[in-house]
Amino acid sequence: MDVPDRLRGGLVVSCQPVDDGPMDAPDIVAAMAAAAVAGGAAGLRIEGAANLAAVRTRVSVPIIGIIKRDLDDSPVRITPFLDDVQALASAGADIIAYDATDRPRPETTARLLSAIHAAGALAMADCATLADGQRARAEGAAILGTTLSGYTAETASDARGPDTALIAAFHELGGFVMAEGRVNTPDLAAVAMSAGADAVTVGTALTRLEHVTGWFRDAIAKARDTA
Ligand SMILES: CC(=O)N[C@H](C=O)[C@@H](O)[C@H](O)[C@H](O)COP(=O)(O)O
Repeated sequence: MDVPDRLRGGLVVSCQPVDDGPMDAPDIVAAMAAAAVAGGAAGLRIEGAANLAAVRTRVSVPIIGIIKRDLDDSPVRITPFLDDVQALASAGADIIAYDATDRPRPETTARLLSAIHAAGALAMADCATLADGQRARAEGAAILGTTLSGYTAETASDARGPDTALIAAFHELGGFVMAEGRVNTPDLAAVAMSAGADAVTVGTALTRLEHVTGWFRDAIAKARDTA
């Protein structure tokens, strides 16, 4: 079975702990990843070459690799450089995701895609809009993700669930559609699948313990204050 088929109809768990938090260490990320696979994850999304290498030794499911950077002169954060592609491929990524938005960037998406393919990996386009997906598909990305919808100046919103309209629009384009972003409950994962996703990625709700703890803390405090 090829890599997209191994993910099709399944859950991808994004194991990205809160930066510099107590869970932010390769052995902990690898343990989270192994636990996710034990729970039925079909694939993983891992940030950073060291984390990815640690995870690769523990699991055999497909891994989507990214490197996040905070750049001074570009809002692009996800896998902005050709060297990032090399590092992720060397660490064992099957799929490399990159920011596919049309924003000022240090490297063109076409060159990133060439580097991903030359390294023997598949490309996942992290998109914010339908236009991003159309461009990425024309350039040869194997997977279109809704990852960045809601997180660019053009799409910023306080929407709570996944962008079902973008999932449906990508489904119409054809190719493999990854619903990603704000899929915070099992019901929302089902909604994303019904909207046309081929697979669903869940991050925060499964692997950012600080955030999920805050959701419960706030709900309890609200109930207490209104009692
Ligand atoms: C916008 C951006 O930088 N998204 C990142 C991409 O890797 C991650 O911070 C998200 O956790 C991931 O996309 C999964 O989404 P959620 O955590 O909502 O399930």
